Amino acid sequence: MSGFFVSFEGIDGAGKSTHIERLAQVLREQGHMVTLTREPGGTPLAERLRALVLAEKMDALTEALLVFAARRDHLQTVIEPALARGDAVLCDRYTDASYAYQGGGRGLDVSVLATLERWVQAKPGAAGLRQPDLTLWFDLAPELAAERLSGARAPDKFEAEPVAFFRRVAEGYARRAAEDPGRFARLDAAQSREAVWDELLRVVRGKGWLR
Ligand SMILES: Nc1ncnc2c1ncn2[C@@H]1O[C@H](COP(=O)(O)OP(=O)(O)O)[C@@H](O)[C@H]1O
Ligand SMILES: Cc1cn([C@H]2C[C@H](O)[C@@H](COP(=O)(O)OP(=O)(O)O)O2)c(=O)[nH]c1=O
Repeated sequence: MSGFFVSFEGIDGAGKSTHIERLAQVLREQGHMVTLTREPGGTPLAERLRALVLAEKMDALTEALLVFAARRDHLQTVIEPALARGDAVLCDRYTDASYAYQGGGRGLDVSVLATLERWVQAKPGAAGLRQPDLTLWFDLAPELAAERLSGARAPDKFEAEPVAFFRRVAEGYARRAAEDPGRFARLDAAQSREAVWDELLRVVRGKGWLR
């Protein structure tokens, strides 16, 4: 069974973490080996870079260079080997988040992100870039997301941004989805948890990865 790569995307509070664990469990119950990971992070080095990105004030290009450095280590040491083994790789955020947060949120020139994407995601020993086979986009209005996070723990650097920032982030996701409709599946994240889950299952079953 060849591996497949699913990324979970959406603004903070959209519901990614709520569903990624549950999908991992269902896939394992149906006999898949699952690698569940996240970005920035997923390796000791990438997690150290994550801590810097989430805590330190820095300019957009610095942020982009750090998240892509984390991604390179993550791809080389976790994602590519897992796919080669035939695992189902579930990743909480990937490169679309760079376009949404550094591109949309921070206003970084998208051509810089495209260059980093080409350098970092070149497949080892094969043509083309490593992209998810499916991106589940939890689409939620920033105002609703802010409500969900209002009682949460102390916000990290991004969660402390104003709603206007998350509007730009959401627009960044919408642009990426419009550019690659074959890879994106938009989930209406404003629904109840169960309704979002049902929509997610329909998409994953539609790919033939779940009974
Ligand atoms: N469909 C939903 N309706 C209402 N609240 C939700 C829903 N999905 C998740 N939540 C809650 O919203 C908060 C953010 O969810 P989470 O899965 O952590 O989002 P993310 O990982 O996208 O930041 C959590 O408190 C979670 O319990
Ligand atoms: C992967 C990635 C994440 N981010 C940001 C988005 C998030 O606010 C933050 C990661 O935090 P997040 O995924 O929300 O983790 P948690 O649920 O523990 O808060 O990093 C970027 O700015 N660029 C990226 O390329």
